[in-house]
Amino acid sequence: MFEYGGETGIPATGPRHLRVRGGAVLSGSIDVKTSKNAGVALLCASLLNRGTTTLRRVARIEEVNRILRVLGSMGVAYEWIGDDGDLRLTPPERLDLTRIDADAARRTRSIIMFLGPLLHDYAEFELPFAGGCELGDRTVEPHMVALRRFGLSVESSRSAYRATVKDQVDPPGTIVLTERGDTVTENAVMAAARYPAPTVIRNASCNYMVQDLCFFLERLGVRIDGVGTTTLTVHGREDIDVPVDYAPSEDPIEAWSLVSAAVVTASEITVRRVPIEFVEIELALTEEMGLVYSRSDEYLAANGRTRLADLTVYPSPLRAPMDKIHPMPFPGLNIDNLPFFALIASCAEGSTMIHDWVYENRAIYLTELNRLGAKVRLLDPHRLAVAGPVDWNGAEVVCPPALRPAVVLLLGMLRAGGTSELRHINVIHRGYEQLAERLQLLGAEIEPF
Ligand SMILES: CC(=O)N[C@H]1[C@@H](OP(=O)(O)OP(=O)(O)OC[C@H]2O[C@@H](n3ccc(=O)[nH]c3=O)[C@H](O)[C@@H]2O)O[C@H](CO)[C@@H](O)[C@@H]1O
Ligand SMILES: C=C(OP(=O)(O)O)C(=O)O
Repeated sequence: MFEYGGETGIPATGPRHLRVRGGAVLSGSIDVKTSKNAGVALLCASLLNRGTTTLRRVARIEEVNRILRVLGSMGVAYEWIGDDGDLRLTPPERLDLTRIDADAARRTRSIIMFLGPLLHDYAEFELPFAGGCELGDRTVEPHMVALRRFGLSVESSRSAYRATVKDQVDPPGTIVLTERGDTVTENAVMAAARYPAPTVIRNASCNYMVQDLCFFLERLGVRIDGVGTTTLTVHGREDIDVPVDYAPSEDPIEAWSLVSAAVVTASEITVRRVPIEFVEIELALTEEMGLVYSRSDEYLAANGRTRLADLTVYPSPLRAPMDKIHPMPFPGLNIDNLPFFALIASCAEGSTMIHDWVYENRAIYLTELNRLGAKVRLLDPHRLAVAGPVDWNGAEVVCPPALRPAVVLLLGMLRAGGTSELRHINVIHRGYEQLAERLQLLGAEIEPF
């Protein structure tokens, strides 16, 4: 059995391991929670605002807790209000950047999104190195290239980024991002949000979390043209002091995880509140593979902007697609949804090629499905050949240190005959709120221990 470091410590919330009795058919309905990735972006964006920020129905997950711990250590007062995940953040007059909780900061890559907001008010500061899942090296260079235009320069030591901000800079004008990344786009948008002249950001990500961030900034009085496209024009405001109330949208990755749960267990379930625009390609592709589903009329998320629908998925015989499956920046098959296709392909007749060009070290974790009887062959670090259908069997598996592959294993166990154990599931708590408990409500036989 693999022994992984990093993410496999004692979880701060929830159980450590899961025992799964596979084979149960699921039924009923389940609501999708709001997204991890918009949640963390909005927590970082709250630093732009001198007023109180209230965020509604924030997912109560470890990634959010880690950023909150960091914000708290810098002097931001926060409180959860009620039982629905509403969160109120009140910044201090001045942040204390010398007291940052380095342990919490090093566990999340999202800490990198403090750079954009902080550069406005702090001429020199240090941030602990950004961590997170072990997916292979992930560059921060595009962030540095973009933020340099706002006067930021960063020296990296072994454990921290040392940031210095120039006093006078020429207006950034037009910035062309060197990668169409989500967090780099968010960092550039947040830097531009308090720059008192328009900034044009090209090759911007138009993914769901970027859109949620833009909608939030609009509530703060920052006009942004081109939301949903790859060119954003941000009309910044030098000072933002607005009591704001915002509800981020639902998580397309959790939505697709739940659709995948229905597919792998050959069950009929209704996944409610699916941000439909952001799983459209996943749906079209799986429909080509034979998936039968129906969808409700569309309605709006609480942010008033994102389109939602309820999806009912029916048990369907699947066949492998003709072409390889690969992700793309939005609009494309979502990079974080790709791992679920190893599971879906294992349920389909024939051989499916999956090409994970994005991460240097993620595809390999999906070969762990073989412990459950799957036939996943790693052709090289980025390509998998998945043969199906599979005679699933129970097994004991340690969660890999990567969120989505860990959830893929859990979902495979729901189908596998006999009893399985999934160990050290804290990596799942990083991105999913009470996933095991919510699957239980659909009839899954999962016992936390
Ligand atoms: C908090 C958050 O929002 N995290 C998401 C964000 O991370 P984040 O924005 O941090 O993603 P990265 O910048 O690490 O990009 C992921 C990988 O894709 C590569 N890359 C990305 C864009 C591009 O145009 N070309 C390219 O090669 C990067 O070099 C990197 O190796 O985006 C990732 C890709 O959608 C998602 O998996 C993460 O869930
Ligand atoms: C890779 C992911 O996220 P992060 O950027 O938080 O590591 C993910 O959500 O699958």
